[in-house]
Amino acid sequence: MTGLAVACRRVVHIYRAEGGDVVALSGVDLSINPGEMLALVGPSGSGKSTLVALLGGLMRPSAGRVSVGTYELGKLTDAEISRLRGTEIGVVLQGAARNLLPYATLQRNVWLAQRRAARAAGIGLDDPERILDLVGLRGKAGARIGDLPPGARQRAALAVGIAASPGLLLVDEPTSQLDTHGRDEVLGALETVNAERGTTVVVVTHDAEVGARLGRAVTIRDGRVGAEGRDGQDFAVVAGDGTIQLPPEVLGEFPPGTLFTVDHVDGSVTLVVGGSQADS
Ligand SMILES: Nc1ncnc2c1ncn2[C@@H]1O[C@H](COP(=O)(O)OP(=O)(O)OP(=O)(O)O)[C@@H](O)[C@H]1O
Repeated sequence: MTGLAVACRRVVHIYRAEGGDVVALSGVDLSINPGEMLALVGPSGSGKSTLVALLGGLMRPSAGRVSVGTYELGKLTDAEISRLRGTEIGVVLQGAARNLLPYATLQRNVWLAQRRAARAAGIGLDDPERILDLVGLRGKAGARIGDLPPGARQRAALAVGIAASPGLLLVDEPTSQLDTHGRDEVLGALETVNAERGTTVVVVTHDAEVGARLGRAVTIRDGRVGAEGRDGQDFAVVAGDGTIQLPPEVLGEFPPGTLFTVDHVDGSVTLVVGGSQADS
């Protein structure tokens, strides 16, 4: 399967908790092209994992629209979402162990994920050896998961995530427990999957370097898209409600109430700081 596009429009997610409601996402607008690689970065509690859970159909948004390929996830039944996950959407949860059977071999882990997908969708599946090859685990089919070192275990979790050749691969914090070498191997595996299959890849990470390496890093801040970095350049982002999210490093230069004039010059639009703050 080739890569799937992703679109979020004004996505809100509220957790109903005992101590009161928690607004985890408060209006996320985000478009991802088929075959793109993207990192979701941002401070702890900003809403990254919640967003990925919505993209994977693990939860439904409280409001707004989430689409993957031609599917609007909010309109699907639980059974349809469950079929989609594990076939067209691969989800790799935070912590490799949560995705794997520790006493089984790597090959059996991949085979089980494939069997689930084949039952759900009746699709033809890749040779497991080919999948292990993609994540740099060629020749390790017979190894027990518990015997693999941490970096290889994380790549084993990726192998399970891509077992059914999904068009969208969602990976939560794949490098957080790894040293630099392990991190490079995991990122290399993701890049190979993306290059060879065209899979759209979304990675949640605390590590800004991971964001830089993937080329596109979307910052989630207070439950919204905060700003975006592409190929080393920072961009401000216009949200669906017309607010502009500035990169954090320049945010301090524009206190709330800062006025901009909007100038139209030679067919382009320029925002010019008005030089004074709004009177309060
Ligand atoms: N099941 C839950 N019930 C109630 N509140 C939750 C639940 N899960 C997350 N939250 C809250 O939602 C907000 C966003 O959490 P989320 O885990 O999506 O953030 P995150 O950016 O992924 O954080 P981290 O990087 O620490 O994993 C936080 O305030 C968190 O405490």
